[in-house]
Amino acid sequence: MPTRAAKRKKVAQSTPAVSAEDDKHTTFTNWAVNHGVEINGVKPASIPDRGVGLLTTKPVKEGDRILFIPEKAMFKPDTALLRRETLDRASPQAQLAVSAMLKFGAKDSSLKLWQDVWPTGADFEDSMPMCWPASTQEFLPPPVQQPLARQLADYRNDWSSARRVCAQHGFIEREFKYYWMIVNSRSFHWKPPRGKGGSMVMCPFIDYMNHGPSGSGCNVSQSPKGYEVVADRDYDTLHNLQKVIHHLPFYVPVHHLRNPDCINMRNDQVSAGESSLNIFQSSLSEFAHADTTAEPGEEVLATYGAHSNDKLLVHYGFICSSKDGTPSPDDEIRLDQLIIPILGADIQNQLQDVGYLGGYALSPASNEICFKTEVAVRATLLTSNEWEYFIASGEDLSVDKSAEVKRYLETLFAEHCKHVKETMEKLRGLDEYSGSAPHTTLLLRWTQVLEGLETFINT
Ligand SMILES: C[S@@+](CC[C@H](N)C(=O)[O-])C[C@H]1O[C@@H](n2cnc3c(N)ncnc32)[C@H](O)[C@@H]1O
Repeated sequence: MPTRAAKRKKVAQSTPAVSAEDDKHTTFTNWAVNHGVEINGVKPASIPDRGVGLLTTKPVKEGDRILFIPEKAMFKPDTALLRRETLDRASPQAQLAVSAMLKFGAKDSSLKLWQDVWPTGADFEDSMPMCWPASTQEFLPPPVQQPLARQLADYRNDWSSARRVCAQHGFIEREFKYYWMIVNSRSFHWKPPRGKGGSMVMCPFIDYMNHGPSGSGCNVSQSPKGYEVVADRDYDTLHNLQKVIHHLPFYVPVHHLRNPDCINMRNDQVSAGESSLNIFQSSLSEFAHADTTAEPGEEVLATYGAHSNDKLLVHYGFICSSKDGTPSPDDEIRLDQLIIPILGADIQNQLQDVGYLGGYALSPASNEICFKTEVAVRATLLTSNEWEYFIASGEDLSVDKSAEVKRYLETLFAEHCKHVKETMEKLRGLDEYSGSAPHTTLLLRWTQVLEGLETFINT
């Protein structure tokens, strides 16, 4: 019987099977390069729970240009067609969606190989709350309901602008909606260097990049000739892993890194240094999930904006979560629905007058409430003089009221935690509950809300 090592060698020597999935990404990559896209040290790969993303294929240094997309490779709204179809006054999103639908959706479209690497309609049905049935949408936390209603209103407007041209060209609403969501999640703003106004465009290859919270993304910017992505830091997985290994109470030779068995073996032996081991294992599992034909790589991310998870969920259909549960620095738990109803009409008017009615939030990363919340709660606790002094200076007039404000909110949050737990129980008890993607996302978001509130109460 061949030894394990021999088996491994044999596997390594055989030609790696190229899946249809790899194939379409290779075809699209070649197309992009032929259209002037410059790709330096990254390639598309499946990333668990994120669809496809970009992984490094070699060490990349901070400041290296990873991608460059020339203007000529971008997909732009078809202005002639839009004028002809009297759609030139429709929203920029509707204009780009109609242009994309007619071009990408044409029977023998030359852009089919780009569309082949996009998510499918079924992916959107799972991830985008705007596609969920009303009975599932009901379980969205209240702060998500408002932006969702706005998004649905925008979509309905765009559909009413586009329906005539869709019918003329033989497209149905489901198809328009697909391209509308593609544009929603994969477009950029392009301002021609000497031209008139800008427009929404799609940029091949950059649209592979997944989102990371503030401070974790590459620098994506417009240059006169196109869009470029520049590395925000050094990406050198082996080097980074070696740094971690040096902090471990044992040593794993680097040539064993790709062999998950060696980690299991070491895991049994090691009782100390657990957190280093966890970091090491999660890095290793990233290797294991990455395209096995690629060199081990790190994912390069872009920051779509300093968005809370509520906003990311409505707009992009995902929420940020880390393996160890550390909250995203951009996330916030909106408190309007808890605080506004308990303020009397007078206090609401006073807050309105000074511009502090609504927009209340708790940051789960810093475990702090925002200044607006400080002001709103003090409006119920202080005299007018004390309150106005606090608004002007950010400090309490005589005695520090921070502890009182905290106690006030703790009572409010404790009550709300009961409601959150009931909602989560209901969600788990639904007949159709099956651990489906929407249910999993909802439970994750409610869990984040609960943990944020409980941390505030308990610290
Ligand atoms: C510009 S595309 C990025 C490429 C995409 N992952 C794909 O498979 O084609 C944006 C979409 O990627 C997914 N995405 C981006 N960042 C993510 C993240 N941090 N976690 C989970 N999904 C993410 C969301 O579905 C989002 O709408």
